[in-house]
Amino acid sequence: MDLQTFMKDRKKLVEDALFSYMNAVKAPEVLLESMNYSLKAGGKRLRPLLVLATLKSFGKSEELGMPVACAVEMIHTYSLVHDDLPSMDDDDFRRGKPTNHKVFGEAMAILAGDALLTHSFEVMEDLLNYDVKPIKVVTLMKELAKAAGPTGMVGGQVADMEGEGAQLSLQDLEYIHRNKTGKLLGYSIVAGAILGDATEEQISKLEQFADHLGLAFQIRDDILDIEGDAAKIGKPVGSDTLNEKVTYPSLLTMNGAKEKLEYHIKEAKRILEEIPLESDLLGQLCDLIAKRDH
Ligand SMILES: CC(C)=CCC/C(C)=C/COP(=O)(O)OP(=O)(O)O
Ligand SMILES: C=C(C)CCOP(=O)(O)OP(=O)(O)O
Repeated sequence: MDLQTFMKDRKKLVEDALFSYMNAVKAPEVLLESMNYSLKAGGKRLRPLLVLATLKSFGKSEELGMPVACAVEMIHTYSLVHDDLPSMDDDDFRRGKPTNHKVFGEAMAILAGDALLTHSFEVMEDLLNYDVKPIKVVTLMKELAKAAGPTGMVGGQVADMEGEGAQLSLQDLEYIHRNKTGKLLGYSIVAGAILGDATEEQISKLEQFADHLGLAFQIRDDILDIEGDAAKIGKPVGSDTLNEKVTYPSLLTMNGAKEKLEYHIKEAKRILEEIPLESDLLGQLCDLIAKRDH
């Protein structure tokens, strides 16, 4: 199947599902407005698409992946709302729009982020309505908590903050990116595989695949922060330099960063070839990530 068609169709399905989960929430109006503002601001919906593409690669109905796809996008959106706060990156634009705290104020942005995070676990419970066994639902929830929490994204964000202005090694930088960005991307793939009844061996290979994909995604992000077009990426370029962040180009030079990106994409595709899959969507996603302009 062609990736462009897949992404266009599924993006709409994911957004419909996301908004239908949100429409069912009874909460103070301003909180819902703030949560919806960031959820509806757009974004590539890459993590949900990874869940669905992996399920399809195992020949399973993608509908089954919708609760996980939406939960992951809610957690990703919360992380961006908090990442933009004055106490963190202090950014004014995200997804081409003023950041959440610029519109709703800092306190509401913090609470909207908290609400998106906690609500995501309630959304996961919907898996039971797709006849997923309770033990599998618990495993998927536990893995999500691990990927998003102190041993994953939050831990990576702390290492990122502590590394600002410091002299980091490539190993330090990889730790940050594996956790801050890689773990949630990896979870999206592994969750799709778990729902697709993948074997332990296939899951372990997909974890290695996701590791390379996550690092490649972040290297491209660092490159776009220098070479990207602000209108396309929906946020100003040069913020890493402004925040004195160590990046792949700053450590390895721009050419070195591009070589590293190529290496991780090549490795990801090599590992993918070792798993018999029913579609080439994940392989096509590698190419898309390597060349993305937003
Ligand atoms: C617990 C929290 C708040 C986690 C934030 C995770 C995350 C991936 C932030 C964006 O990273 P970035 O700052 O490298 O990207 P961008 O340039 O898009 O802000
Ligand atoms: C992890 C990073 C680098 C933050 C942005 O993630 P995305 O590039 O997936 O952001 P959206 O498309 O969801 O806005």
